[in-house]
Amino acid sequence: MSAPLLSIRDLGVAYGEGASRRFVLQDAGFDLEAGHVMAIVGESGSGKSTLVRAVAGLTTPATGQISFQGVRLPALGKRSKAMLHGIQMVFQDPGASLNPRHAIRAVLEEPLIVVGKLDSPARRRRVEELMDLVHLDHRLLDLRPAALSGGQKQRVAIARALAMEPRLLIADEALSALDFANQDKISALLLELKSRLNLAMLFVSHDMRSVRRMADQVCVVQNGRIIEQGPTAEVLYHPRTAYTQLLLAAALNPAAALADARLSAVLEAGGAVTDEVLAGVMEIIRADARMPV
Ligand SMILES: Nc1ncnc2c1ncn2[C@@H]1O[C@H](COP(=O)(O)OP(=O)(O)OP(=O)(O)O)[C@@H](O)[C@H]1O
Repeated sequence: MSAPLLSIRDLGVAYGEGASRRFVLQDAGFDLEAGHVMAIVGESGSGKSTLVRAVAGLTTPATGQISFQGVRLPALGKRSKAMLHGIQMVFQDPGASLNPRHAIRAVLEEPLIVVGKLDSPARRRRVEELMDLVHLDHRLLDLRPAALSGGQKQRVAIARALAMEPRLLIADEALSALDFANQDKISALLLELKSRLNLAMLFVSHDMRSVRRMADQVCVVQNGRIIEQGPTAEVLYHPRTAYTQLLLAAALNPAAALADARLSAVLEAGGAVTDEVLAGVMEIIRADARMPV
């Protein structure tokens, strides 16, 4: 069998120096096949972004290894062009990730100039192709990002990432800043691109609805460790851990959202999610279930 597109083993990331050095990700490992979507879910501060930023080379791991297309990835500065181009990222806030002074045409042309393979007319055609891929009207090319809606801006951010012809797209909360209708449209677009371009994705999300829709696999992160992973249906419908059950419950009802907030507060205060904390949180949910409606 051929090697997976992305393979992560024993990955650990630490922040801080000396006595304040702290591992925020430990022993993380999984494989992702070409054309597959892996959702990364977990509480705020659990280490989801740290994990995907390490894959993108934006954070240097303290331990472990990341292999991409069968080759072990070095630190960012030592990555080949093919490695850099092969992994692209889309962030939460499309407004902040697009240069406000540039028209959309320049935003999309910039990565093509960096790659340096195409002359000016070919770049023009490629920019239009990229707009077609994300279903945006060519007339938007002459506008600046501020003139676009949130959904349109996120489409441009996706098109810019696709300019490098990546094999892996990392979407870190890429739907979170969008309204409900746009979340659906952009997740539909990502799914279309996945099958059209055989694109693999790491999809970081708080939203179980889009996870269910988008992901082939789910990986659950708690306190910097992957505590559960498997096919989406298995993890979402037969969660093995109380933590995953809570995450799912939090997505479904407001009392659980309260419990979710309680957990976040514990984590933000530097505490650990012990069985005792979980029991307290489950009590909030049970109490809510006993309330007359
Ligand atoms: N550059 C940094 N320096 C020090 N600590 C950091 C840094 N980046 C993240 N952390 C800490 O690492 C932990 C994991 O953060 P991370 O952003 O990966 O979590 P997350 O699950 O993506 O959270 P969210 O869902 O809120 O984005 C947190 O405790 C965070 O405060």
